Amino acid sequence: MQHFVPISLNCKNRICCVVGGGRIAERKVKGMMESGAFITVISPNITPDLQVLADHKQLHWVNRVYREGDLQGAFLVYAATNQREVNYEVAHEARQRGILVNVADRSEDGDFITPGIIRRGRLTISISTEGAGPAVTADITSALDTLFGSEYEPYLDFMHDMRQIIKHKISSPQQRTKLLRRLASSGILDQIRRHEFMAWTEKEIDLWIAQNQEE
Ligand SMILES: C[C@@]1(CC(=O)O)c2cc3[nH]c(cc4nc(cc5[nH]c(cc(n2)[C@H]1CCC(=O)O)[C@@](C)(CC(=O)O)[C@@H]5CCC(=O)O)C(CC(=O)O)=C4CCC(=O)O)c(CCC(=O)O)c3CC(=O)O
Ligand SMILES: NC(=O)C1=CN([C@@H]2O[C@H](COP(=O)(O)OP(=O)(O)OC[C@H]3O[C@@H](n4cnc5c(N)ncnc54)[C@H](O)[C@@H]3O)[C@@H](O)[C@H]2O)C=CC1
Repeated sequence: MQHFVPISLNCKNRICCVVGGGRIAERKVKGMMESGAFITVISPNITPDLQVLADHKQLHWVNRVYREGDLQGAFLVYAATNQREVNYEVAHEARQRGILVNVADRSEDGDFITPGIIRRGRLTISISTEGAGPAVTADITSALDTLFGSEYEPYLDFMHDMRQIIKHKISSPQQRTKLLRRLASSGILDQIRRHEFMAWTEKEIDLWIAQNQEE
């Protein structure tokens, strides 16, 4: 069995096109919302939510049907119209230009697929069945959505800050690994859940490092 390559794409300042303006196009656009991409939607009509985003200049709406040549300069494209032939033409142009393409109605014609996704601040959980069962992906996504609560956002902010400090203060990679593993299993997450967690002062951080380094 061949697998898909698990990646997360940096689309900052890249042109990302969506051809089509329906429910599926809207879902793909929303997935790109905080990526820093320049989003272009090509479609003679768009959903009310996409209209709001266009009004707020969060995306550029090309108000007409797709024409060959529209993909020039794009980094990636979603072929998300309800017309089989149009999605085919978009995929064809993308292939010729070396642009990554997602095909909404025939995933096997495209280069990448969209996973189910859960975000909690710095945490991203991505779920994929490699197209075998998008409905299963949706079910698993909603199960994990309840399992991983909002506490992960402050938890990972704390972990991030501590990691920077530990990297700065501790020169031995072995010591750093030991400290960071210990920190991850030290019950901070539970404290946050119980609303008992108080941000550590610099003194407390130094004390924790000293205590956990010795052993
Ligand atoms: C391959 C992939 C390509 C891609 O879209 O990138 C793809 C393809 C197709 N989906 C279809 C149908 C459905 N898709 C959903 C839902 C989602 N589909 C998503 C991703 C993907 N869908 C990629 C694979 C992901 C994986 O790895 O599993 C999610 C996860 C993310 C997102 O879309 O943002 C999102 C859940 C979001 C959430 O709720 O968390 C539902 C369920 C529902 O709507 O309730 C149905 C109906 C049930 C069914 O058909 O199974 C069809 C048939 C269309 C037709 O019949 O015409 C195709 C075309 C084909 O099979 O080729
Ligand atoms: N990948 C996925 O997760 C799923 C994909 N699909 C497939 O996605 C496709 C789109 O579905 P919906 O968004 O629900 O359809 P929709 O009917 O809501 O929207 C279709 C959009 O395509 C636009 N369009 C049609 N011809 C066009 C052209 N020549 N140029 C530019 N835009 C054009 C229409 O104006 C409309 O905005 C369908 O083929 C459907 O089978 C459906 C369910 C899930």
